[in-house]
Amino acid sequence: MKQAVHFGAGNIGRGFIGALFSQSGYHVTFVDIADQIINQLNEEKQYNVKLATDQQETVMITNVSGLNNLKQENEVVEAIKEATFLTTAIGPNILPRIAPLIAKGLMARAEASSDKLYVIACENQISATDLLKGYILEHLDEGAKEKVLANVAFLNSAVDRIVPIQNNQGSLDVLVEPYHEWVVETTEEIPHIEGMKIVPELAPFIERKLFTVNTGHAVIAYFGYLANKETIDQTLADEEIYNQVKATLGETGAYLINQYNLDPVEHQKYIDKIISRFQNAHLNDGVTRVGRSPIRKLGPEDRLVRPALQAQKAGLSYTNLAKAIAAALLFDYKEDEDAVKLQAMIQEHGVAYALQEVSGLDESSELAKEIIGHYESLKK
Ligand SMILES: NC(=O)c1ccc[n+]([C@@H]2O[C@H](COP(=O)([O-])OP(=O)(O)OC[C@H]3O[C@@H](n4cnc5c(N)ncnc54)[C@H](O)[C@@H]3O)[C@@H](O)[C@H]2O)c1
Ligand SMILES: O=P(O)(O)OC[C@@H](O)[C@@H](O)[C@H](O)[C@H](O)CO
Repeated sequence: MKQAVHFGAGNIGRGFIGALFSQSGYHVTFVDIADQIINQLNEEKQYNVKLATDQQETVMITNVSGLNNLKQENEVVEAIKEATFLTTAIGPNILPRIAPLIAKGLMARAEASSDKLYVIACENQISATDLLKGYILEHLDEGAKEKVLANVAFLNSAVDRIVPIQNNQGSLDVLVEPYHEWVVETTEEIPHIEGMKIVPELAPFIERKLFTVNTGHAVIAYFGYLANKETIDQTLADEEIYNQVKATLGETGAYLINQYNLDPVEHQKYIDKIISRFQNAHLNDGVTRVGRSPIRKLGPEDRLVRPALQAQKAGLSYTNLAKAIAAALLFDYKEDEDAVKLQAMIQEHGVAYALQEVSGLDESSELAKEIIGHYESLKK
């Protein structure tokens, strides 16, 4: 049986990427540090993906097992030796931590076989696979790099499916939205995986996804949090926030249409579709999940700052994006490590310092001034 190794047996791992491999006839070895999930995968060898619809259709996912990367290094290396695909959905900040073990696996594989391996990071981050490749190569000497690179293709991708935090302690089943899109960049022929779309140039796809789905999501999460809302769909029912989301997606939309020559009518349809996905009450998706890791989300290449800077560069409006960045700076959720760190930074050094440190924005820039203005009014 064909083999896939997937790092991160969490929501998107089990609910999307691992499920597609299984449905394409692969055995999926999930690699994670969560013992409970790993043990359960090995005992039950299957789980259900449930669609968040009135009917709650269910798909059974079989041919799955698990390994703990902290406790079963050798087994992970063996699994990588046998795999055709190696994917991750683990969070961009975790990629450097799994890179040494992947490097070991790739080295052992290069010694044992010349079969091709496809490595794809499925994270909400532009060029996540390139980043992972960089981290992996740091752990290989020159000779090893050459051997490994001869038979490994590193492919960037964009992954879209809303998978909330699961409310079913003790079960491997995953509730997911019906919509999904997985776009992988390559000009090579690669083995067919159900639901994987191949494109020669990823930039328009990942930017369109990140600056529509994830920008819109972030706006809802940060304004929803400030308005004491629990979930994304509840927040969108608030007319003022709904209008704020539409206005912000109007700004990212103008940038995307301009940058990638998109058809404005088609792009508006894409925005409307995404807003309807956010309104899915079956998902019960919390504003604190969607707003998680605000330092990452406020990064210069991420869903808020990058489109604002790009819109500014193109002479387009970015005032609603600036407002959303201000709202993100006020996300003081105590259970989020990043949020706690960001609030401590703002408390100690001020918001201008945090914008420089986290988003790379100079205090004297027009964007920083506008964000600080919105921050002061939202704080009141
Ligand atoms: N959930 C979604 O709607 C969604 C959609 C598209 C993309 N994504 C992206 O997918 C990635 C994962 O998101 P998620 O929602 O599935 O998160 P998650 O928290 O549900 O899953 C992450 C998994 O990684 C594991 N993990 C953490 N540190 C690890 C380590 N050092 N070694 C091995 N495993 C480790 C965790 O135990 C967890 O099972 C993120 O980059 C996210 O942006 C998520
Ligand atoms: O996963 P994050 O933290 O980058 O972003 C939170 C959500 O916006 C995200 O998980 C979406 O649900 C997902 O990207 C939809 O495809």
